[in-house]
Amino acid sequence: MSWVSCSHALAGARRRLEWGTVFDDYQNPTEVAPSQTRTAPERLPLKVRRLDPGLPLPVHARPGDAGMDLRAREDVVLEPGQRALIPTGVAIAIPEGWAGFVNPRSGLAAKHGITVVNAPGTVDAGYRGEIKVTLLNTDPTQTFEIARGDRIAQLVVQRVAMVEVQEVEELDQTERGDRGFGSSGRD
Ligand SMILES: O=c1ccn([C@H]2C[C@H](O)[C@@H](COP(=O)(O)OP(=O)(O)OP(=O)(O)O)O2)c(=O)[nH]1
Repeated sequence: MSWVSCSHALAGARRRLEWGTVFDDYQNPTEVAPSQTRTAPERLPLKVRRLDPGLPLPVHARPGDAGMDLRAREDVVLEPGQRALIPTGVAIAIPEGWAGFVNPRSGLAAKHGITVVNAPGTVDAGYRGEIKVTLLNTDPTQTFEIARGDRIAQLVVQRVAMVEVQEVEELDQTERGDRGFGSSGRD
């Protein structure tokens, strides 16, 4: 290798180190700015049982999406202010140390006022029943119709700590202390 090609190779290697590398679709390397540097995401195998084979599996629609869409197993009509417990046709086995969180979809919320009453609904690692979504129509006038197969919410799977509670007489001092509930003002 000549000195010129050697110095080019070194410069390229240094640039790659400085700029970091991400993987589009986890396969094609793409250079990005340092502020965007990240490593490939942790992969978590998740066993899913389809209780309704006519509905697709919940999957991340695009690389980088946090949630997997949950679909309605039944047609439902939500009158203004009405809520319903909607079956999704899937049961899952989340590994211990993780949990699923049923979150609203922002498009349904912004356009139609549709939210999840208990957002985020918590799906425990030990739960093997059908995942259900408690959807609420917050719109004061518009009825919202859900058809079987519609995407109604999204499931985000996250790590959770198994906490060991230790009772104490005093807690350590912090800058915030017991101030909360708007104590820092509005702006
Ligand atoms: O939006 C949700 C929330 C919960 N669940 C399922 C999974 C979860 O593991 C189980 C119990 O949920 P949670 O602990 O929130 O219910 P609870 O009202 O405290 O009932 P339980 O006494 O059964 O724990 O119900 C859903 O399918 N969707």
